[in-house]
Amino acid sequence: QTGSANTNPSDSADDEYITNVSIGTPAQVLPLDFDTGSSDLWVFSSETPKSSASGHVTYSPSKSSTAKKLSGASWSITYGDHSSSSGDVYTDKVTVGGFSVSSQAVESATKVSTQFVQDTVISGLLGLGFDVGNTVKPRAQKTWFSNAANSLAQPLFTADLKHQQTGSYNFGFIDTTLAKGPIGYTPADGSEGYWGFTATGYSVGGAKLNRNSITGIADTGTTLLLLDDDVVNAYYNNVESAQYDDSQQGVVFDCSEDLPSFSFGVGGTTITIPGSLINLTPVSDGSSTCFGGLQSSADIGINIFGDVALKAALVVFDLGNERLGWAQK
Ligand SMILES: CN(C)c1ccc(C(=O)NN)cc1
Repeated sequence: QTGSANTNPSDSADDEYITNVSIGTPAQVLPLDFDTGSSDLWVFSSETPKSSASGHVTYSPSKSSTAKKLSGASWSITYGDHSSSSGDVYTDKVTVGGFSVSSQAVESATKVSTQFVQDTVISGLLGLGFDVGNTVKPRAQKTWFSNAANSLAQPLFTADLKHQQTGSYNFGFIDTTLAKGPIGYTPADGSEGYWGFTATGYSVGGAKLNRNSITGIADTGTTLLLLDDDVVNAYYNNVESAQYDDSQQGVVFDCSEDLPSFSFGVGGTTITIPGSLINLTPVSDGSSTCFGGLQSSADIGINIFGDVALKAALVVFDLGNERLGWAQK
């Protein structure tokens, strides 16, 4: 068996990607942010304070004949950007891309931070990280993918995120026609709950790859490519108008700049992010100053290959073989 779901950028800056998920009986369809950087499936619900839930599609377990309260269970999560949410837990039928898990832990939010309240285009997150990262207590729950894996044709999923176009999350199969180059595989480290891996080197503007390895995570739930300062500086030294903008908390440059590409080596292949994908968006509507898609990871303590990097590739999250596959597209 397999599943295939379309995913769409939330706005003109490709800030996040929205995928519809069916929960309960009859189906309640919620737009969720699929997140390989976390391991909780949580939703805005009938239990979320009305003032916080305003503008969001919500899940009502009381309206689902297949919903069951998971007695005594609670959850609480904080993300890298300091956003957070918490609540209690139900189990219910959850269908993604036509594939159903009959008893999936659906974490109902009784509290959500401002960033989530304001982000009305999504109704929660569907974690695609490793189960060890799940925050439900007293007993951690499995992710939707973990529950599905044994029934899928292959225990893997792929992410095909695109700039300002519809992409896909495929479960149980690899559609190699989505790629232009070969798939390079490298071991994945799931010990922290993330999809950790090591890139063997990098280069700017089509130069030869160096051998400075970069260890980080493949995170569909993070917008940017966040790397060490020495890499960020090596890149923006090639961008004449680049400067750090305190108010924007990042590197900005003239939108008219012709940005160099950024390449990294992984699994014996090279992934090249075209400069156009690194010119993310004007700092404000109509501004001629643009915000960079490559920024520093210094304040986070972990390198994050977020959507800016993922948009250049077809990425295979292979749980069965504990490996990540990257193919140029
Ligand atoms: C506030 N929102 C929508 C967030 C969504 C995802 C994340 C994240 O760090 N995912 N790996 C943080 C915040």
